[in-house]
Parts: sequence; structure tokens; C-alpha cells
Amino acid sequence: MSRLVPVPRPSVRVRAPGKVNLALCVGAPREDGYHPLVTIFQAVSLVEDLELTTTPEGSGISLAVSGLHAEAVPTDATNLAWRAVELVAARLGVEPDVRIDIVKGVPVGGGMAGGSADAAAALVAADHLWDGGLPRDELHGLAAELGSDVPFGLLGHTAVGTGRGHLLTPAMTRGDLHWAFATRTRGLSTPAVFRAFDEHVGGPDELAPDDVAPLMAALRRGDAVAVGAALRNDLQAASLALAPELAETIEVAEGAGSLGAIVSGSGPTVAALARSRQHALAICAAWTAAGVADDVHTATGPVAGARVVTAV
Ligand SMILES: C[C@@](CO)(OP(=O)(O)O)[C@H](O)COP(=O)(O)OP(=O)(O)OC[C@H]1O[C@@H](n2ccc(N)nc2=O)[C@H](O)[C@@H]1O
Ligand SMILES: Nc1ncnc2c1ncn2[C@@H]1O[C@H](COP(=O)(O)OP(=O)(O)O)[C@@H](O)[C@H]1O
Repeated sequence: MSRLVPVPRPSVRVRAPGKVNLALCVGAPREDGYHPLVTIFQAVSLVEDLELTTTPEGSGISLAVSGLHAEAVPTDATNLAWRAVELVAARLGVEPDVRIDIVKGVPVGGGMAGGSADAAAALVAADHLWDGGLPRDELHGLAAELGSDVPFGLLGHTAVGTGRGHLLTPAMTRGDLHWAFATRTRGLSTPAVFRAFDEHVGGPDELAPDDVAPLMAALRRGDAVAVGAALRNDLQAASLALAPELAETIEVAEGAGSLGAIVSGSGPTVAALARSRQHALAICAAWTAAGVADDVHTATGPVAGARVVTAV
């Protein structure tokens, strides 16, 4: 049954961040095929901007994408932002007559959860557009239906993820971390990387959450050197098996004095922790000079999760 929405707002713009996994500990697959994780997410300042605009009654949903690698993103009902709008509309009982405009700043298929950021942004935007007032935990439930990484797109900052990555506990941190990111035009498929992990590496039946304790302590102290030394990604060997060229990208970052360099999530983006923004720029310059990245970016973390930027 359709709910009477007083008057939908004309438009809402929401910003949501990409992420890097500072630690990604992966267990053996569960019966449902998902892998149990203990991960530390950090939201970074490569962001997605999403605008929802009310369109005439009966027009349904439409979607357009611009920005970084826009051509690689679906513009139909398979787009995670489209699905997020449908979920909120169904939950509130409204007809979704909206245009979705996404400006991408997070590399597509890069292991930085740009699609999940769009989904998180769309959940917040749709709730705001239709004055839904959905409680935060309900938005988190909808987010977890859309994907394991989507709840973190809502929460942002730095958080520990357990379960399939969707159960979140905020983590204490001090200060900013400076990042350099080396991206590749050809993305890696997340399921393919998890499959390669099962084939070549294999995770334990029980994960030990204490494994990330040194990293958590380093984050609390704001000790970037110790954070860099404790970076960990169990999926890295699998990503390198599928994209061996990433090994050189990591080596070049290490040669440029990075505090730590790892594959971001399932890859193929390589994340290098730097001492400062200047140092992050120097790492990017080293990557470009060595020809081991298709594009390079600097960013800082942590930053906020999905939040309304403007609403009219
Ligand atoms: C690997 C990670 C690390 O943060 O990020 P990305 O590199 O994709 O950004 C995530 O676990 C990705 O989360 P997300 O991309 O939301 O995954 P989902 O849509 O839930 O699942 C896509 C597929 O990934 C695999 N998958 C995902 C999460 C998980 N804990 N175990 C899995 O095995 C499953 O094959 C699943 O069908
Ligand atoms: N809004 C979206 N933005 C980007 N990709 C999306 C979106 N919705 C669905 N996808 C699909 O999800 C895939 C991976 O999404 P993305 O979040 O960019 O990478 P990753 O899962 O590696 O972090 C894309 O290749 C694309 O086919």
C-alpha cells in the first residue's frame, strides 16, 4: 500500500566515502559461501556524490553516472544505488519517482567499495527525500541486504567489521593518516578473488580477533609508523595470483619509503601509507615514473560516512 508522503523534497545530495581495509583477516568459507572476516575499515577522502531528484509521478527510477571510470558502472536496476532506492521506497510504501545522479570519485572495481558507498548514499538520500525518519539500525539492516561493505559506507570513520564484514564496532583513532592509491583500469572481481583465496591460501576455521590488537593500539596512539608496519591483507596473495603486476606496484611504494603498502580489499588498487601529504605525492610520483599504475590519487582518512550535503 502506498504511503502518503506530504510533499517529497525536490532534491537531496549525499556524500559517501570509499574505504581501505587496514587489516583483512579471512576465514574458511561458511555454508552460505561467505567468508567470516575480522577487518578494520577506514573511510578515506576519495568520495562519491549522489543526488536524488524528484521526477513527475509515474516516471519511475532513472540513473546517470559521471566522474572516475563512469563508463564501467551499470545504469540500470543492477546498480546498487538503484536497488537501495527501491528498498527504501518499499520500506516506506512510496512510489520511487526519482532521478539518481552519481559523480564517482572512487575507482570502480578497485577494492575500495565505491559501489557500496553509492548504496549507502542512496539509502540516506531516499530516507531524507521522503522524510522517512528511518532509525539508524534499520538503515544498517537495509545496507547489509545490499552488500557486506554497505553498512560501513553508512558509518564511515574507522571501524572493526566482523561477520561477513557487516557487523561494525567503531574504533578509536588519533590524527589523520595520509594515503597514496595506485589504481588499475581493469578491476578485479571480488568473488573471483575470494575463490582464488580458497584455492591458493585457505583461511582458518576460527579467526583470532586478537590478531588486530597491535593495529588497534597503533591507531589509538596515532602512531602511523606502527600502523604501517601492522597493515595486513589475507586476500593479497589471491589478488597477486590474478594480477601479478601488483607486486611491482607494492615494491615501488616500499622503495619510495612508504610506511606500509598493501592491496586494498580484493584489489587491484594498491594503498600505501605515507608520512605526510607531501610524502603521499612523492609515492604517487614514483608510481607514475615507474609506469606501475594507470592512475594515482592521494587521500586522507578517516572521514565521515554517508551524510546529507544539501537538501532543498
Ligand atoms: C573484499 C571486501 C573487503 O572489505 O571488499 P572489496 O574489496 O570488494 O571492496 C568485502 O568483503 C566485499 O564486500 P562486498 O563487495 O560488499 O561483497 P558482497 O556484495 O556482500 O559479496 C560479493 C561476493 O563476495 C564474496 N564475499 C563477500 C564478503 C565476504 N565476507 N565473503 C565473501 O565470500 C562472495 O562471493 C559474495 O558473493
Ligand atoms: N553504483 C555502483 N558503482 C560502481 N559499481 C557498481 C555500482 N553498482 C553496481 N556496481 C558493480 O559492482 C562492481 C564492483 O563495485 P565497486 O564497489 O566499484 O568495487 P569493489 O567491490 O571492488 O570495491 C562494478 O564492477 C559494477 O559492475
